[in-house]
Amino acid sequence: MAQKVSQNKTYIAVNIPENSNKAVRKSFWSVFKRDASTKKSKEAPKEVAPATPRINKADLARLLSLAKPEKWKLFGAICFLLVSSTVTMSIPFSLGKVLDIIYSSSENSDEARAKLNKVCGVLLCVFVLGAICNFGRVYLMSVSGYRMTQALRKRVFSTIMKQEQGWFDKRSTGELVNRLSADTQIVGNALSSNISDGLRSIVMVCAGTGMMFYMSAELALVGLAIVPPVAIIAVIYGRFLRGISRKVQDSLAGATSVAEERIANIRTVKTFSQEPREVDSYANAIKEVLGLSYREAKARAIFYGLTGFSGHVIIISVLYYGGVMVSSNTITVGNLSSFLLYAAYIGVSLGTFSNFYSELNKSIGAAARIWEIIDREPIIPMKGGLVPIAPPEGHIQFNDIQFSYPARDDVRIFENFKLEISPGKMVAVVGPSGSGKSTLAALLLRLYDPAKGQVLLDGQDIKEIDPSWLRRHVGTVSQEPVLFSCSIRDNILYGADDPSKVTEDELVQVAKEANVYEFVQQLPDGFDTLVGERGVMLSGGQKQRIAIARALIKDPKILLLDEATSALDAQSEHLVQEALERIMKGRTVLTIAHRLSTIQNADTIAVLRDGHIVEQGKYQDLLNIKKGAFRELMKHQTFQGNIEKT
Ligand SMILES: Nc1ncnc2c1ncn2[C@@H]1O[C@H](COP(=O)(O)OP(=O)(O)OP(=O)(O)O)[C@@H](O)[C@H]1O
Repeated sequence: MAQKVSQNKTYIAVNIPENSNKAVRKSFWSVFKRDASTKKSKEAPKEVAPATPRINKADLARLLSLAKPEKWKLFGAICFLLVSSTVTMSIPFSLGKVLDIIYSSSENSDEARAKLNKVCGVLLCVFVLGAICNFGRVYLMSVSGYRMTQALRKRVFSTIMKQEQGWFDKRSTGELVNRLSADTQIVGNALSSNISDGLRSIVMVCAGTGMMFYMSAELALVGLAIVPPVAIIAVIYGRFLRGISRKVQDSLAGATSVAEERIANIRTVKTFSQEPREVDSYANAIKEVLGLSYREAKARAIFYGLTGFSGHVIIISVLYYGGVMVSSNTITVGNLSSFLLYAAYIGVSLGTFSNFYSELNKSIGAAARIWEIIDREPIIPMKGGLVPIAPPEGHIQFNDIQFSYPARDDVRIFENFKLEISPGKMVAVVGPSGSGKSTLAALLLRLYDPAKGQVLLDGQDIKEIDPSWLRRHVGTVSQEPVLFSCSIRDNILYGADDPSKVTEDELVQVAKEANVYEFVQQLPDGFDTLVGERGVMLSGGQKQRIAIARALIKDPKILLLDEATSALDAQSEHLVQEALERIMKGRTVLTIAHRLSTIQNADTIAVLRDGHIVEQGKYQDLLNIKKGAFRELMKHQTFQGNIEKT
């Protein structure tokens, strides 16, 4: 074991001779620490079934658990709510008192005036207090709502990021974006503003009912007779709404996917002049949403109409029966007026409560979609496993690999596939389109796990190694590298473990090696030039060279070059190729190539057909095989023309 200093980095270098036996290798790997949170790859977890349209205690408890971090703010808001509701509920009672004072004024007007002044003065103070409390309630509830939505979004996004590639293959970006934005918003609203309004209406209904019974139990029973049937209708409506709201959100997610994909690929849409067709396909997608929304609107309208009507029924029955009671002197005019106002408040509160109830149902549907994501354990963890203390040697073996993509598990890509790449060597994989070349790169990066067999790195199954450590040591440059909409500097540093530790000199050095430095210097903002979304402001070759620099910045031991030069013109290809040749030195390289220039110097060329290696050897040796697969391939692919030259 020796200490090695390279580009300002210090490693504990553990050298294992190539011919070391298994026992030595085992002891080498045994010095690696197993992370406490080690998670081996698991069987595919069962996807959580869509939520059944029924509120159960567990759903509700889980939904409310999201409010836990905001408990003090919510507690404050509830205190304000109780005070402001008490203030509101004191109005009818006070009004009744004022009316009775006015009615009694004929006996002693001065005394009545003094009482009136006093009552109105007290009422004014109480109303000011009510206004302050309302402000506090609305402010605290809204702030908690925003914070809960934000925390939920963060949690959903971090769970999405943790999922393995196969999970994403089966989902559309639009669907995930919809869950992240719309569903979280619905849940956040339900837990704040809606709950606030709901609680307020519950308090008002309870207090109002209490006051009505206090004033006249007989009249209260008459007025509230309509409440039980309305409650039953509310429960039925709630169930219907949950079902329909899930359908609306799902079809909205579908429509978002359509828009998202078209906007992301606007260049292709424009190239084929397909804007009108895309407008139509989006219009069709939202038409479905509209159809479902109509059904939701109908149900909502019927329900609101009904609750509104029941409120009025309460008022009219109180007015009628109360009128009879006043005429028989069993209740005063003031008390009847108070009673009527309480009845009106209850009517209004029932309306607000029904709104709260429907939003709560909607949010339980939205929360169910969010739990589906949050509860999912990725099959391939983000972190965890063996963390070697030294960089890998770069010995790669694909051992009897059997593999199908999760999104199309009926199609076998590899069956008993074998390939070995010795440390520091370059293996080029060539073959017809769809033969599985890029899949090899994906398996090596452990974006997918094979169903059978192993990918070994320095003799160790990569399933046992921490995936983030593995990917740190594998640099990738693909045919169409994706850059992020930030500066060139940030795009290159994206490849670094800790961008803050990369010095300007290191950045310049990497940029020079990747043939980036020259063109960056000609840009007015240099490394700080913004590249636009997915690097749209750069040419294909420039993007590729930045991608090379991005792969190089982490000084990887293994390089994966996936058709890195096939989309470029001769000049760009030359610059990219030159950079690639420079960086390949001293590294294990797996290149998936279409061009002669990339593979001529390969130590081995493997010819892939339908997931099997049909020929393997040096360039010239393969070329000499008459009617060989490589020769055939050369004739029919991009290599054409080169064969005559060689
Ligand atoms: N994410 C995926 N989900 C399902 N099937 C996939 C996926 N990616 C690739 N495939 C299928 O796997 C097979 C091998 O694909 P792969 O990309 O490895 O081929 P390739 O040899 O690299 O092709 P090309 O030279 O055209 O890039 C193809 O039939 C392809 O349709």
